[in-house]
Amino acid sequence: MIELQHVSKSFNGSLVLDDISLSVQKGKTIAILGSSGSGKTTLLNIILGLLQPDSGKIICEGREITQESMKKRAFNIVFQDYALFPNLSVEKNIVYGLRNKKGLSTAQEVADLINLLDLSKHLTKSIHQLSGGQKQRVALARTLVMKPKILLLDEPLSALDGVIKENIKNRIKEIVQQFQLTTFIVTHDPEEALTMSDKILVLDQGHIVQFDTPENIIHQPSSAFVERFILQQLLIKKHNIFQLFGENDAG
Ligand SMILES: Nc1ncnc2c1ncn2[C@@H]1O[C@H](COP(=O)(O)OP(=O)(O)OP(=O)(O)O)[C@@H](O)[C@H]1O
Repeated sequence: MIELQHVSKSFNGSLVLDDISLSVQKGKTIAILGSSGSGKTTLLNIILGLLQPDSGKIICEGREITQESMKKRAFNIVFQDYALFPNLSVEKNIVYGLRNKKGLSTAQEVADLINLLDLSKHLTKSIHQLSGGQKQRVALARTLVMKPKILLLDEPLSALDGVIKENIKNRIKEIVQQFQLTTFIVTHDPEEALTMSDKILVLDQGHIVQFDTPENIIHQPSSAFVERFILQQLLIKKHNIFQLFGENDAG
């Protein structure tokens, strides 16, 4: 279990995260949802250990880790731009983190991951020869070979659309389940949050406005903000699709 207790963070005197407290059970997926500038990436970076909170504590499996370095925490992040090494092949990118940690994942485990993410036929390619979705899968494979205790994903699907997006969504869900990974996914897309997570943390200007299951967020939004931010975006999407087919979406 990972727990945040009263975590706050300011930049240049302005409060970006205000008294964030939450706890997450092992193996659960949490979507961090909010509009641009609401503090999502800052929260992710604090969990990762890339940023220190000004106040508050982070507890992981009963131990306080607030001051612990990013390396010691051994959580792992897939950045929005994937941060792959352009001069290395797909295969070398995937095993890069293992060079100083031999035995962390066996050759068989690496091969299984490559299969699971359907990357076998791309192993010798260089990064610039890949599509967005393929890069995303390489970034995921590279992260997962390190067997992170916690998986952090920053807008993992933002560069993808249509069928590829659904495909990657399903793969992420499959892997998270198979490895029982505690996962935080940053997104500003309500649909992504609702379909990928066990619980959604809705942030507005650094405050938690609701931390609840997708079902409760839909049926019992805690405030007008949640209703506006989530339900209206979904209704607009639905309306646009119905209009496209010349149908009435009333009811
Ligand atoms: N290193 C920094 N120095 C100063 N201000 C920062 C820094 N990082 C973030 N901020 C500010 O903190 C606020 C929250 O930023 P953050 O990146 O966490 O938001 P976000 O919800 O992830 O936004 P987006 O969806 O646009 O990525 C913003 O107002 C941003 O300008």
